[in-house]
Amino acid sequence: MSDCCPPPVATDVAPILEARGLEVRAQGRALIREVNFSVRPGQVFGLIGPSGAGKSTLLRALNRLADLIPGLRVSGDVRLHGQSIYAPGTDVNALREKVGMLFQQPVVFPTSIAENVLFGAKRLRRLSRGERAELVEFALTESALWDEVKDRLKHPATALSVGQQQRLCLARTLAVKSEVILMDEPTSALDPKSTQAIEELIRRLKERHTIVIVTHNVSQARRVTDWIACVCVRDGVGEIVESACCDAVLDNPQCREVIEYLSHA
Ligand SMILES: Nc1ncnc2c1ncn2[C@@H]1O[C@H](COP(=O)(O)OP(=O)(O)OP(=O)(O)O)[C@@H](O)[C@H]1O
Repeated sequence: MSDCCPPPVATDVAPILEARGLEVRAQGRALIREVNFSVRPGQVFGLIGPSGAGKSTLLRALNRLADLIPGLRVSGDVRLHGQSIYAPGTDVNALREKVGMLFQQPVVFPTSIAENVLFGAKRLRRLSRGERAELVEFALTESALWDEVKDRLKHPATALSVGQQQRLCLARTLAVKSEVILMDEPTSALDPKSTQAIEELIRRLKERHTIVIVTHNVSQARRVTDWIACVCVRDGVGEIVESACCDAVLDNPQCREVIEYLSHA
């Protein structure tokens, strides 16, 4: 692995999220193997690499969404604040609130804008009417959507544009105070203006949240990530072949596979 520039945050800060010897198998075949990394608080950690290399599979192992996919088996470990998320007795629903996720296509429920924001928060604890209103305003303001929707909070969320829906999904994770937000190509379905809005949010939110983002957009990786891991297929299995600060990987890649990937990206 390249180590030609210092990490963007001090290495004496304890990692918030770590993968250790992580492997995901399907029907006896390894899809990703020997994945090791540490993400420190406030970092934006980018996952890049060719299609089918295993980036989404890796992301889904970081909050146990992979458990919901029939046939996938995860081994090795993922630790949040040093605690294994695969330890027996882990409250998986609480874990998925702490480690939230945005997908390529926004997942919006067929209910109102406000109810979409409150979806996870209401499952965590009882909220008074005042607390609900406060939380909706807080989360929508944080996700830069408040001004656009404050007069129609009871309207169906499905009527929003796709870009607004993606910010609504972000508001939902912010309403449950997710510490880590996993993003799987969050702007691939968005127009340039909505993409810019999400990128601005990533830069702002990283002060209080840790973000792991899969992107195929190298310019986007340069704009928003601090640290990058490149996932490529070796001997038929996805692995992290190079990991370093963003500029080092993008400007001076060391591995043949990364050079090849970036030449076509
Ligand atoms: N449930 C599954 N069962 C079997 N194989 C799977 C399963 N999910 C993913 N795969 C395979 O695992 C490999 C990695 O897929 P994954 O979607 O993680 O790649 P990716 O790097 O995210 O691709 P892309 O950039 O195109 O989204 C692919 O070969 C895919 O077909």
